[in-house]
Amino acid sequence: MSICSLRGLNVRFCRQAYILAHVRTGVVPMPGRTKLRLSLCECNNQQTNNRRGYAINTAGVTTQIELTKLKPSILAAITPLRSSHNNLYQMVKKRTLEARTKLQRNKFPNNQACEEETKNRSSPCNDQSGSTLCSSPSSGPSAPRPKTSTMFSYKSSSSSSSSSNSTSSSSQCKPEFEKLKDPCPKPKPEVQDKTSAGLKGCIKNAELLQANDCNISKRKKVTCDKKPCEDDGADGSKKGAGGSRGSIMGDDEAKKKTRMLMALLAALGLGGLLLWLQTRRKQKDGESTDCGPTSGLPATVPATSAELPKHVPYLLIGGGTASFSAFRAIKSNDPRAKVLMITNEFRKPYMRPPLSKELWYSAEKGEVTKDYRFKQWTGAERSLFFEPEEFFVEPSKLMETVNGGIAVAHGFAVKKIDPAKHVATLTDGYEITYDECLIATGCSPKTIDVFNQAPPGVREKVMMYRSPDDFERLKRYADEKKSITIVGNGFTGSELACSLANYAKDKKVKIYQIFPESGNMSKVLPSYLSKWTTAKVETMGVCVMPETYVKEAQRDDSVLKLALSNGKSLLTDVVVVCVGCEPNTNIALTSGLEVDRNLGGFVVNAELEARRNLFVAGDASCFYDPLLGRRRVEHHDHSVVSGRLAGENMVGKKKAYTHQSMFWSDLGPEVGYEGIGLVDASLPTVAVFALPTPNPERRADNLSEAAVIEGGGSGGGTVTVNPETPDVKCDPSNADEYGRGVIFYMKDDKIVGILLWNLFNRIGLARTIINQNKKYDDLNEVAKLFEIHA
Ligand SMILES: Cc1cc2nc3c(=O)[nH]c(=O)nc-3n(C[C@H](O)[C@H](O)[C@H](O)COP(=O)(O)OP(=O)(O)OC[C@H]3O[C@@H](n4cnc5c(N)ncnc54)[C@H](O)[C@@H]3O)c2cc1C
Repeated sequence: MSICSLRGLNVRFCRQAYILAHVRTGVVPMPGRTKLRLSLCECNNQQTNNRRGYAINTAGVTTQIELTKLKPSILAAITPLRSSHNNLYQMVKKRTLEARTKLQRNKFPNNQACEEETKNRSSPCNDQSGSTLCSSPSSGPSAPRPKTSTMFSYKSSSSSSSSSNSTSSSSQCKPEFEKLKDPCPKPKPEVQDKTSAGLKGCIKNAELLQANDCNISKRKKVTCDKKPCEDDGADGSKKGAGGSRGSIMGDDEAKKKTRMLMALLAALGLGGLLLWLQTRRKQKDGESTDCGPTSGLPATVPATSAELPKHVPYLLIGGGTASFSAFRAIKSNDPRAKVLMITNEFRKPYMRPPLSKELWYSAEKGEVTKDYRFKQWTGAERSLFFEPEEFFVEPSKLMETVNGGIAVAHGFAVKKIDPAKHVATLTDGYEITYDECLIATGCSPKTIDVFNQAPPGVREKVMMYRSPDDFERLKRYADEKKSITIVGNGFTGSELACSLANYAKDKKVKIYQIFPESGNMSKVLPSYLSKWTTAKVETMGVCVMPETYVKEAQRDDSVLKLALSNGKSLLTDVVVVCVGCEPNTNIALTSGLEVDRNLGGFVVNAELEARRNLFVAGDASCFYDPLLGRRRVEHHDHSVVSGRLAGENMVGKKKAYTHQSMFWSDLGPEVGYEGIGLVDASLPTVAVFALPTPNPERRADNLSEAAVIEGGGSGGGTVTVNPETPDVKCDPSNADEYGRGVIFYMKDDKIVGILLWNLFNRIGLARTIINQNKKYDDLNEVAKLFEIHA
C-alpha cells in the first residue's frame, strides 16, 4: 500500500534539514471535541550535539519538546514513528525537491506588489536586500517639518474619500526581489519510479518548514535549529538504509510498512491525547507563539491549583494593566489586603504600549534587557513590568502573610464564575471563593478568515502581536528575514510598521503594510489627516498599500505568497495581523453575565459592577459613562483608570466613572498624538492646525490668523474660509504639513472628543472642555486655549 492511500496522511520534510520528517494523521477523534488535528515532526538540532526533539502539533498548537525531556510514556508511543520516518522521508524527499525546484522558477512576485500607481509620487518600495525598494518622495510629507507659524482649521467628514486619493499612498517598487537559489541538491533520476507517481498527492502537499519559525522563549528549549541540507540527506539515509529505495516497495516490505504506519497512527493518537490535554489550556488562551510553551508541558505557578488558596478576600481574574491597577487601589485603601491574581499568561503584570514603540528603539541600540527596559519620552528609563518579581507573594503563602500583598497564579484560567455564591472555577475544576472579584480579562487579537482558514503551513507564518513573546519573535524575523507584512491600519499595525521600519533601516528586511481602508488610522483620524499620515508612514520606509486586502495566502517554499485584491502578489516571510481586538468574554455565558451586542465586553454600570461584588475593568468592560453614554475602550490609560475605580469600589467606595481616560499613540519619532473622549472618525470634526510658514517671526501672531474650514460629518464637506484671514490656504488637501493641531469631535454641536496632534501636556485642558459638556459658538476660540504655537 502506498502511504498516500492512508487517508489524511501527509508527509513533509524540510530542505534545511532541521525537520527531518513530518507526519500528520489528519483527524483523530478526541473526547470532548469532535476533531483533533494531530501532527508530529522530528527535529535534529546539530548545534546542540544533535539533540533530538519533537514538534507535536495538536489542534493547531505546535509544541516543541526535546527528546530527552519527553515523558517515557510519550516516548514509547512515538518510537515506532521515529523509525518509520526514514522510509517516508526518502520516499517523498526526492519528488518534493523536484517539485519545489520547479516552483521556484516562477515566483518572487514582489516586484509587482507595490509598483507605481502614481507618477507624481514615489513610495518606499526600494531596498538593498533584494526584496523591494521604497524611496521617499522628494517633497511633501518627507521633507523636514518646517517650523509652524500659521494656523488654519477646518471641519471634516469621517468618510474617507475614495480611490482617487489612494494613489497618494501607493508605492513605487523596483523588481528587486532576489531570486533564491535552491540550496539542496537536485533529486536523483531514480526517484522517478512507479511508486513515486502514486505519491503525487502527497508531494503536492509537501511543505517546507523553516527552523526560524520555531519560537524560542525563555520557557522554551530550541528544538528546531537549522541544519545544512547535505546533512539532511545524509542523516536521512543513514537512519533509513534503503530509504530512498524504499519507495519501490516489495509486497513484504509494503506490508511491514503498513503495519508500522498503523502502529504509528495508534501511537500518535495516544501521545497526542496526552499532549493535547496538557497543552489545551495554552491553546484556549490563544498565546500567539510558534511552538507553544517552552517545555512542551505547560508549567503553572504554582505547580497545581491545589496549592492555591481556597478562599481569598480579593480575586483578580486577568494579569494585565487593569487588574494590577485594581490591586494598587485595593492596597492603598486596605493596606493588609490579600489579593490573588489569576492569569493565563506566564509573566508578571506588564504594560503593552512599549511593545509596539519604545522597545523597538531599545532594540535598535541593542539594549533589550531581561525586564524589557525602555526609555520614556521624559528620558527616564523603566521596565515593562509594573513591579519586580520580589514584589509578589507566593500563592501558597498569601493567606499566611500578615501584611497581605498580591500573589499571581500563572498559567491558570477561570472558566466560570458563580456571582451568587462568589465562586470562581478554574479550567481544571478547582474552585476559589471570594469576597470581591474583578474580571479584567482584556482582549485577544482578532484574525481574518484568509489566514484563519489557511493550512497550518501558512498559519505558522502568521502571527498576532500582543506580548513580549510576540516582540521577541518579530525581532528575530526583522533580524534574519527579508520581508515583514503588517495587515491592518489601526494603532498597533501603524505603530508597529513605523517602529519596524526604523529598526530595519540598516537591515535587509522590508516592511509592508496592507489594509483595505484609504489611510492609516482611518477609524480615528479625519480622512485628510489619515491620508497625510499614510504618506508620512511611507516616508519612514514602510511600503504602504491602502485599499488593498489579502485574497489568498499560500505557502511558497519557506515564505508566504499573498495574492492581493489589486491583482498583485507579495512574497513575505511573515504576516503580522493587526486587525483589532476582541474582548475576552468567554466566561460570560457560563457565568450568566451580559455581553454588549454592539460594543462587545461585559456590560457593567457606571460603578463598573456586573453583579454585586463582581466588577469588570479594562478592555473587557462595556461600561456606562454618565457623560458620554455606553462605551468600551481599549487603551492603556482606560485600563489604569477603570482598574483603579473598580479597585476602589471593591473596597466599598461606591464611586461612578467620572474621570475621562486618555490615550496616546506614536508613529515614529515625528508624529505623536493624544486623545480623550469620543475620538471617532465617523463623527464630524473641526480641526485647527498650525500651518508651516517661511517666516518664523510671524509665529507670535499666528493665532489671530486662524481660519476655519467647515465640513459635514459624512459627506465631502464644504469649505468656509475665515473672513479675517482670506489669504490662508484652507483646503486640507493642499496643506503641506499637519505639524501641530487640535481636532474637535462633535456630537449634537458639543465637543465630545479631542485629539491633540503633536501637542503634549494639554490633556487636562481637553478633559475640562469635554466635561463642560456645552455648545461653543466659536471653536477657534476654544482652539486658542491649546496654544498650538507655544
Ligand atoms: C502592542 C500594543 C500596543 C499598545 N499601545 C497602546 C498605546 O500606545 N496607548 C494606549 O492607550 N493603549 C495601547 N495599547 C492598549 C493597551 O495595552 C490595552 O488597552 C491594555 O493592555 C488593556 O489592559 P487590560 O488589563 O484590560 O487587558 P490585558 O492587558 O489584555 O490583560 C488581560 C489579561 O487577562 C488574561 N486572561 C484573559 N482571559 C483569562 C481567563 N479566563 N482567566 C485568566 N486570565 C485571563 C490575559 O492573558 C491577560 O493577562 C496597546 C496594546 C498593544 C497590544
